[in-house]
Amino acid sequence: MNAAASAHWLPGDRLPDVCLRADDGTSRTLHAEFAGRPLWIATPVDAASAARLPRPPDGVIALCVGPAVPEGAASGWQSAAADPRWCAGLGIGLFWQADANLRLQTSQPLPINEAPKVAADVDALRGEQTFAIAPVLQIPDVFEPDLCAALIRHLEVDCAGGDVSAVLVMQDGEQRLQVDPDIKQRREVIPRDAQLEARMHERLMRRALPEIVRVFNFEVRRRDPFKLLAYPENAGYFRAHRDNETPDVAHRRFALSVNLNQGDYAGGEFRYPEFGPHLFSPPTGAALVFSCSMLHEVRPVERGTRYAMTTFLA
Ligand SMILES: O=C(O)CCC(=O)C(=O)O
Ligand SMILES: [Fe+2]
Repeated sequence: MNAAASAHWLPGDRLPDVCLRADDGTSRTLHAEFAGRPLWIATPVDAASAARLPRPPDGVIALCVGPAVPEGAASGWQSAAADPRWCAGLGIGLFWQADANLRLQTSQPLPINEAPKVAADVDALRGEQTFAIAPVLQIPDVFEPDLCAALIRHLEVDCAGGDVSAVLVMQDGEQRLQVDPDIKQRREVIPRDAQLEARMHERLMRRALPEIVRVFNFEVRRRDPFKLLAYPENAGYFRAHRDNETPDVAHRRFALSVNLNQGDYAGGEFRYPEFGPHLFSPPTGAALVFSCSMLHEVRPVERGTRYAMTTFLA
C-alpha cells in the first residue's frame, strides 16, 4: 500500500520534505531544518502582499514561499523559493499554520489583518510519568469531523445500529465466535457504503501510513476490513486483550482506531496495563496506532456512547 501523493494540501496533511532555496542561494529541506516548532507558511501573490504579513510570535518559524519577493515583509519572516508545483499544492495567496510535526492545521486567504492565535503549549509531563508510558502513536486529524459524523450515522441509521460483537475463542483446537460479556460488550458493523469506505481508505493512505513508516519503520501491505463500533452508556467495554492471539488474526501487526465523537461520552479510554496507568482518549478524528501484541483494554463507558472505527494493519 503506497501513500497517496497530494496535488492539493488539506488541513491534517503532513507537509512533504521539500527543498527550499533561501535568498542567499543556500538550500534547506523542510523536515531537516524546520520540524520541531510551529510553522507559518505564506504564499503571497506579490511583494505588496508579502509586505503586509503579520509578525510571527516568538517560537514560531515563518516562511514566505513562492514567486513573490517579500521586500519589506514584517521582520521574523524568512523568504524562500520552492518547487512551483509544491507552492501550487499549497495554493497561492494563502496563509497556513502547521504544528511542530509540520502538519497543516488551518489556512486562510491573504491578506490577514490580525496575527492568528498559536495553540497554547501543553504542560510537559514529569520524568517519572513518562517512564511508564505505552509506546502508542497518536495521529491528529486523520478523519475530518464531517466524515466522523457520517460514519456514526451510517452505523446507527443505515446499518440499524450494527450487531452485538462476538469474540473468537479456541475450543478443543477449533476457533469459535461467541458473545462473551466477560470479554467485551459493544455493537459493531462492517460499513456497507463504498464511498465512505473509499474516503476512509484514502485518509489512512494519506495521513496514517506515512507516519507509521516514519515512527515504527513499518511498511503496511494489507488491512483488515474497517469496523464501526458503538460502546453504549453503562454497557460498552472491551477488557484487556491482545489482537493477534488466534491463528486467523496472527498476521495482524498494528491496530488502528479512530475516535469518532470524543467529548460526547465519559469513560471509554484505552489503557495498556503492561505499561502503566495512563488513559488514552484521542480527539475526534485522531488515530491511535499500536502493536497488536500489546495488552490493551477499552474502559467502560459511563456516560453517552463512544463511537470508533477500527482496523488492523499488516
Ligand atoms: O474500541 C476500539 O477503538 C478498538 C477496541 C479494540 O481493542 C479492538 O477492537 O480490538
Ligand atoms: Fe483490541
